[in-house]
Amino acid sequence: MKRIKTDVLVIGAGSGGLSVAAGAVQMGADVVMLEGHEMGGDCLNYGCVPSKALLASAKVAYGQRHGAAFGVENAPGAVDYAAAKDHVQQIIAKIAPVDSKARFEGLGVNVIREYGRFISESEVQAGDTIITARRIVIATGSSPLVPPIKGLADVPYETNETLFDLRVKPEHLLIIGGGPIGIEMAQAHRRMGCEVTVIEGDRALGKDDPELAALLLQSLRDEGVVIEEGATAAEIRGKAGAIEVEAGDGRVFKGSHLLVAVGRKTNTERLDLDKAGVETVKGSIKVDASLRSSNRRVYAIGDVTGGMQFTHVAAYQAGVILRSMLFSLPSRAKTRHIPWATYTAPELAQVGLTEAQARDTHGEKLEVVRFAYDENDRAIAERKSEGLIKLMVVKGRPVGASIYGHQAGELISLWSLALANGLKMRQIAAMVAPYPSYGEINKRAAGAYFSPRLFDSALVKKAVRLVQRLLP
Ligand SMILES: Cc1cc2nc3c(=O)[nH]c(=O)nc-3n(C[C@H](O)[C@H](O)[C@H](O)COP(=O)(O)OP(=O)(O)OC[C@H]3O[C@@H](n4cnc5c(N)ncnc54)[C@H](O)[C@@H]3O)c2cc1C
Ligand SMILES: NC(=O)c1ccc[n+]([C@@H]2O[C@H](COP(=O)([O-])OP(=O)(O)OC[C@H]3O[C@@H](n4cnc5c(N)ncnc54)[C@H](O)[C@@H]3O)[C@@H](O)[C@H]2O)c1
Repeated sequence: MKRIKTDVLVIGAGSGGLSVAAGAVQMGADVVMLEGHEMGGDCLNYGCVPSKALLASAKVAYGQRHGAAFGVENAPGAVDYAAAKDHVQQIIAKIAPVDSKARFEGLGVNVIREYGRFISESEVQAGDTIITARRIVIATGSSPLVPPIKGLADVPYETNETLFDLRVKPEHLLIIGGGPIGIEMAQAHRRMGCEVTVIEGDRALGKDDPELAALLLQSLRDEGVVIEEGATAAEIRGKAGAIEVEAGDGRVFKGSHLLVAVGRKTNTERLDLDKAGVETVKGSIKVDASLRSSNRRVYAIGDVTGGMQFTHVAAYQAGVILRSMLFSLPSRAKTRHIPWATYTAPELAQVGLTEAQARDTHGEKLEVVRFAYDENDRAIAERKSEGLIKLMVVKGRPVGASIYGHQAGELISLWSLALANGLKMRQIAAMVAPYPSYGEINKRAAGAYFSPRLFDSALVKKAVRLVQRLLP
């Protein structure tokens, strides 16, 4: 058995682990990083990157079929599904070097391609190596949850770990789960020429603002995606090419393929957490505000903590723990400025409180400002004028933003900045956005907060009249 001593041991080379390792080593720490499977984790190999690449293929196919309004002849937009999957793999391969063992070794990280498991409070075994570390970071991510639905184990099904390898186009894709995975993959497959039925037990996109989620769901239904809500999958029957999903209320959905997208389970089972005294809550590693576990040497970040499960959250949390691990400075993770987006067309994005949450928290003090995309000239010019931004404002400061429309995932960043820094609406309104840009939507929405104060105020009108009379 080999023995290594290090300052920082990172378990898992996905979005969170890679960010910690890169930051720690470049600031002078000795770093060992373990990865039992693919460098880059879920995001690169089975998550964000392949899903956005497939959506890009779908967008191109859709664009070909809908050129006429722009004066470009409609084309069949015929899709070679296997070639689209080649495109997905090419995109993964293009990004992979950034997350690779070679790059991290180049930075000075000792990368060991083995699964790690605790053997004591400060030691982890990975293959034939025992690593003793001052600080240990668990960044082992999550895997698709496959619930014990009757019959599921006896039929072929896809998860996000297999879908991007499927090369034969599904004739009719059944998707259990109307969360972001289900909805993004529903639009991608519909636009690539598949029949698609989403079977959602509750409300699809249930974490988003219901008004804006409903607009997106209607738009997907208009494209031909069948979305059945309040339909909990209770039994599954059939064989390859002919699958049936029966909902608890007796509704039966038939298709050729099945995607299970009903949430995640954390990757903790290989870690032997009990040997390290690291506690879990409902399977997720229990952490305090500084992302420390019940063992003070051990931090946990990313999906394995069971909070907001996004790549940018894992990366943000990496920054939070670097401050405390390397400099022993106090550092707390916050969530109120963390945005998310669903990358359908149009997109749906959220940061801070939704309208309902803001009303619960702030009651009568809440003002909701709305601005529609159809007043934005760029959106009109590009026929992308379906969309709406809602701002939740309390005493002149935004507490949340919800956006549905083209580039909502880009526009939301400004509101994350505002929430992160406690900016006032006045400061946002002071920004100038170039004309004609989608960015003007943010500026106009901020302006809409002031319009009634300026244009409907008797006091303002009186003041203007007075000043005008006094002017030479
Ligand atoms: C289909 C899909 C689409 C998504 N799209 C988006 C998106 O558009 N935007 C977004 O922000 N997020 C998206 N996500 C979520 C995002 O992928 C995750 O939030 C992110 O990858 C979490 O990072 P992580 O570091 O916690 O885990 P991961 O990136 O999963 O990395 C964990 C790593 O740890 C390794 N590991 C596990 N156990 C051990 C062990 N014992 N020893 C050593 N190594 C171990 C695993 O092999 C893995 O490589 C998507 C997810 C899916 C499934
Ligand atoms: N664009 C993005 O940022 C993006 C994209 C995809 C995934 N993700 C991340 O991955 C995570 C997992 O995504 P997800 O969509 O799998 O999970 P999710 O938890 O967000 O949604 C799962 C959905 O499945 C439903 N469901 C559960 N059991 C069911 C059953 N038996 N029958 C019918 N419906 C059932 C739930 O009601 C829920 O709406 C997300 O929470 C998100 O953090 C992010």
